[in-house]
Amino acid sequence: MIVTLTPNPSVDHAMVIGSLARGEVLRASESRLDAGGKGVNVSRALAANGAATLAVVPLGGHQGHLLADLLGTTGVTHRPVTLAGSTRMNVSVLEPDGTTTKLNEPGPTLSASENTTMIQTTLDAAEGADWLAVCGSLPPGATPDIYAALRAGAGARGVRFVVDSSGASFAVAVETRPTLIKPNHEELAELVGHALPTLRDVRDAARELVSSGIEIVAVSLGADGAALFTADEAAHAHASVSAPVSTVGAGDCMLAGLLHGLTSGLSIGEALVSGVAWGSAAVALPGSSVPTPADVRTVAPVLSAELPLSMELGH
Ligand SMILES: Nc1ncnc2c1ncn2[C@@H]1O[C@H](COP(=O)(O)OP(=O)(O)O)[C@@H](O)[C@H]1O
Ligand SMILES: O=P(O)(O)OC[C@H]1O[C@](O)(COP(=O)(O)O)[C@@H](O)[C@@H]1O
Repeated sequence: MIVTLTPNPSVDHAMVIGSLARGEVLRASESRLDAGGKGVNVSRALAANGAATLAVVPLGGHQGHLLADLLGTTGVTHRPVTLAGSTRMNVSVLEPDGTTTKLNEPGPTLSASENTTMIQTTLDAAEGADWLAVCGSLPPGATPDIYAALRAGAGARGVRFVVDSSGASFAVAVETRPTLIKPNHEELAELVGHALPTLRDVRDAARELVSSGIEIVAVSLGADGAALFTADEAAHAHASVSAPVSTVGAGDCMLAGLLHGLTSGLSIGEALVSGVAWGSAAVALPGSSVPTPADVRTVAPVLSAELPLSMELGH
């Protein structure tokens, strides 16, 4: 069982337009709503692939009800934490060449007692789980010290702890030494404080984090695939997608596929291939859609025989 906490979930509103132009009236040719937020997406991808998951989601206001309704259609069981404030809506604008522009709201302000309830609800939900994944940004009022409480609670219950976030709160979360972290290329560069132009630089940065006490560092690299590092193993895999539609949620699907692989007893390399297959399959789908097993089967990930260390990233 993989339990997720999304401290700042969202209703994801995706719109397809011809091309983005500042200051213009832009008419969307398509529009869709999905239950969103990073942990919610991890749970949605797991549920779509028949894996056991439970999502803890703070919810409030009309958009909280809407998010609960959207979640209800996905087969994800969720535990709500009721908020006085309103759940946010994040907008993504998709252009025909696959470019995705995201506009993320800050989210509702959590009170001290809502924070405490969120932590306790999560730890109760995580009882007996294989993994607790805490994913996405923190809303105003949720201070990064929630990671230490969640990390300690997960450890006391023998539950492996995963964090995927960004910015200053990710740096604080990393200090709690999660079992696994899943930065993307840019987030890893921010964590170590310098640019990482090649896979060799990514490896060195990831190994720096592994030597600080994080068991597994998985780095998603967009179209360049993903790489995974432990103290004594390293792997890289990628898959090409001929017509990318939306990258929203791709990183979350990649993390879901990886955790599913690890929970199913796959090797590090095979679990990474599973992550890349789920992530790349998501890119070929609209909005924040998550792939089904049939979608995943359309992707052919390649596990590199040797780490292509001189590979230049982001081209
Ligand atoms: N253009 C693309 N072509 C093929 N696969 C992609 C592409 N963009 C993303 N992916 C897949 O999705 C995963 C997550 O994407 P990435 O952009 O790194 O994550 P995040 O959404 O966290 O920024 C990648 O590891 C890769 O497997
Ligand atoms: O919590 P944040 O960082 O604002 O991100 C939330 C947004 O990211 C998503 O989880 C998608 O994440 P990725 O595109 O990074 O995989 C959306 O569903 C959501 O709107």
